[in-house]
Amino acid sequence: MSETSFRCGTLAVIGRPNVGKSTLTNRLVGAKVSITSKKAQTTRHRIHGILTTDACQYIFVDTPGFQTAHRNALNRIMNRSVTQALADVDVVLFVIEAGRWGPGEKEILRLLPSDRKVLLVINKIDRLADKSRLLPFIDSVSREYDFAEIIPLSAEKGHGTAELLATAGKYLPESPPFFDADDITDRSERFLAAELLREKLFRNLGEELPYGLTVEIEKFEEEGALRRIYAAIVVDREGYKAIVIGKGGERLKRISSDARADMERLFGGKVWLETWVKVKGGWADDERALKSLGYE
Ligand SMILES: Nc1nc2c(ncn2[C@@H]2O[C@H](COP(=O)(O)OP(=O)(O)OP(=O)(O)O)[C@@H](O)[C@H]2O)c(=O)[nH]1
Repeated sequence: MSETSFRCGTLAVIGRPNVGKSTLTNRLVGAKVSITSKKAQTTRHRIHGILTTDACQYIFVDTPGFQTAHRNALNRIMNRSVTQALADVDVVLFVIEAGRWGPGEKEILRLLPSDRKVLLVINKIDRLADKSRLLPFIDSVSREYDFAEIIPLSAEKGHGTAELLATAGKYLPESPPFFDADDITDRSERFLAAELLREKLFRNLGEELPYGLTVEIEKFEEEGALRRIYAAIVVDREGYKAIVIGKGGERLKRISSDARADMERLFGGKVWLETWVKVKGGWADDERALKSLGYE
């Protein structure tokens, strides 16, 4: 085959919670497909963000944050899905923060399949007060594992991300594209609507709702360019219901209207969004309930 053959393949984005995996995926794909938040642990699903250039189609798998601190059913499922995601991708992008290499990173090294190319992405280089520390840091992490490449960048500022794409593309197999060039994600709008609403909830509720909250889209109807979305916000304690709703319903109203604005931008049309709060006890500890909510 000639050097100009098209390449297409999958890339898993892994790393400790909060290192910037979602920010990076969004930056690379150029659209908001994966939610971000200052709170750790907001990504619970595998999400494929897809980028198609003249030479390559990159299919990104944004895995959940690797969790070691809380060992409930939800985290067992999340760690399992990290391992599953790694088993069937072409390239692993292991994201760390500039200047930080700790036990969490070492633990992730143990998950890495030995037959996969692993590119180490050093994110948040904009945060390094002393830039001269970068080279010694690269040198020290390069001794931790046989990384195919080490790429320093800032996902938030967009510095170095073009270089990452060019480098990662070289490791994808020669193949025609799997998806239409216009696809930004293979997730349904229904799923994306739930993600956008969940992001607003996380942002507005702060520390009050650690894991006991999720979103179920009960109905998703399309009438021409209008989408009617009926979303239940599921909490695991009665007490949380009032917190989500807020005084006089103000908080839920603000959350819903922010989520609706994002949905309209992403879907490119009017959205009518109805939200309400439902109590389902102990769901984070019940694998069966999790499966019924779409986590596998
Ligand atoms: N300064 C700086 N902040 C960044 C950069 N990339 C991400 N962040 C911030 O880091 C925080 C976490 O980013 P996320 O993208 O949500 O991290 P994540 O790894 O997907 O987190 P989980 O979903 O919890 O696994 C957010 O506040 C981002 O704005 C960067 O390049 N520079």
